[in-house]
Amino acid sequence: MKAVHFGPGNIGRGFIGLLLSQSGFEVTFVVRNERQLNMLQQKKKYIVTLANEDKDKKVVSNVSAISSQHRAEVARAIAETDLVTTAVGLGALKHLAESIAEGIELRLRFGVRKPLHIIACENAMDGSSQLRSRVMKHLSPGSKALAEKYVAFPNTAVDRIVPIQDGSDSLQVTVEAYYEWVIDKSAMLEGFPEIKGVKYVDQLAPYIERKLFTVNTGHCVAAYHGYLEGYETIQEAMEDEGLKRRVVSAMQETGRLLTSKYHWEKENHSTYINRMLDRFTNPLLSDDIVRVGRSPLRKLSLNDRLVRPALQAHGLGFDIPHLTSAIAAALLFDHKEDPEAVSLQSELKLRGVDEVITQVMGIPQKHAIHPSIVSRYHEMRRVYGASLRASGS
Ligand SMILES: NC(=O)c1ccc[n+]([C@@H]2O[C@H](COP(=O)([O-])OP(=O)(O)OC[C@H]3O[C@@H](n4cnc5c(N)ncnc54)[C@H](O)[C@@H]3O)[C@@H](O)[C@H]2O)c1
Ligand SMILES: O=P(O)(O)OC[C@@H](O)[C@@H](O)[C@H](O)[C@H](O)CO
Repeated sequence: MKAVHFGPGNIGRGFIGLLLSQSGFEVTFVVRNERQLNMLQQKKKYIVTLANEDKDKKVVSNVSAISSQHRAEVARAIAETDLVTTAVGLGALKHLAESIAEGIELRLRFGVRKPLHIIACENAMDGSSQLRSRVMKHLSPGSKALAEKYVAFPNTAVDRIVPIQDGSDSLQVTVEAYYEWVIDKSAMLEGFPEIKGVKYVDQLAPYIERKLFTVNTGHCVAAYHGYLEGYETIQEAMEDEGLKRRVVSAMQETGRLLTSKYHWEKENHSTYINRMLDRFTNPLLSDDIVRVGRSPLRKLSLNDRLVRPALQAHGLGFDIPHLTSAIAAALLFDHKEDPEAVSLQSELKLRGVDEVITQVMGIPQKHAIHPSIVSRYHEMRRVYGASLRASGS
């Protein structure tokens, strides 16, 4: 069994590559970073360390690597593989589409008619579907018809906290012990080789929403408030009892939405929230606030972890003061090394907060939560104004 994985970054090596290799897949990484490419090509293996008491180590061996610039080689690998996975960041999927389409074209030209599954392991409601629409645009009409039959793009939810790594070995990766990988079985073709440790479900929505609107909502609430308070890591921020309460309250607001929408037992969901909080406070990991808050434009978009649950909860008549506060805090994320934060701050200066809320979040001015966000934003600017780190806005 073969797998081609785009992006041997933290989650690519520390989660997807590891589980695929443990299931007997020969993994070929498609690599953009030259140093990582050379190291993977030389060593053909790397180590994953679990952030548990024993610091258990797993060796991922039998891996190979090709440069993302060598398009012919990438196409050949896709032509011969059973599975393609990605973990490059949602915004980078557009850069992979043409390469993947070339691989599908070549595969079909070689007469390969076995199923190919393409799974975008990004934090989004429908990462694989988004990739599918981009890939399909690059296929010829004949290949498109065949791809409908032989190529599937099941959506997925991937959960494992993998912080930015330090140390001299750029392949070694330390990950939390916890993980959950769920794939939408209803979008899969027959004969898919099973990945050990993956949960296959008929309906992904409850799983992906539970993950995105609990783990990722809570995580970014900690990051955006933590950033304003001057903390460097999520672990540090979560030691601040007042901040932790804001995180828990935001997770309770999304929890009220989820339990009502999916008719879950409230107690089970509270247990889930508490388990997630333990992950954020894991003393064996150190996770940078600016990693968790990265790409605020994506995180503030209509279908992501803040705005989507806020709108849905509001639609059901629930109060969402902590979600609106977190959205306002996200608007103040001005980390100058984050291109989206820089662009967000310049949009705010140029167009003003009303226009940004309308354009970036898709929340029109007449919507009831729009003025709540605006007033929380102005209030927070007054409170944190002097300490805002980069924009001086
Ligand atoms: N780190 C986590 O805790 C975590 C957990 C679950 C999901 N995710 C998701 O996984 C994805 C990756 O996150 P990460 O934390 O591993 O980030 P990362 O920056 O460590 O890894 C991204 C990798 O993608 C590579 N890349 C980018 N564009 C590429 C291209 N065009 N071709 C080939 N490679 C390319 C980068 O070089 C890098 O190696 C994101 O969508 C993230 O939301 C991350
Ligand atoms: O990767 P992002 O930018 O979508 O979100 C940052 C973190 O919340 C995220 O990477 C989590 O660590 C991860 O989703 C846990 O499974």
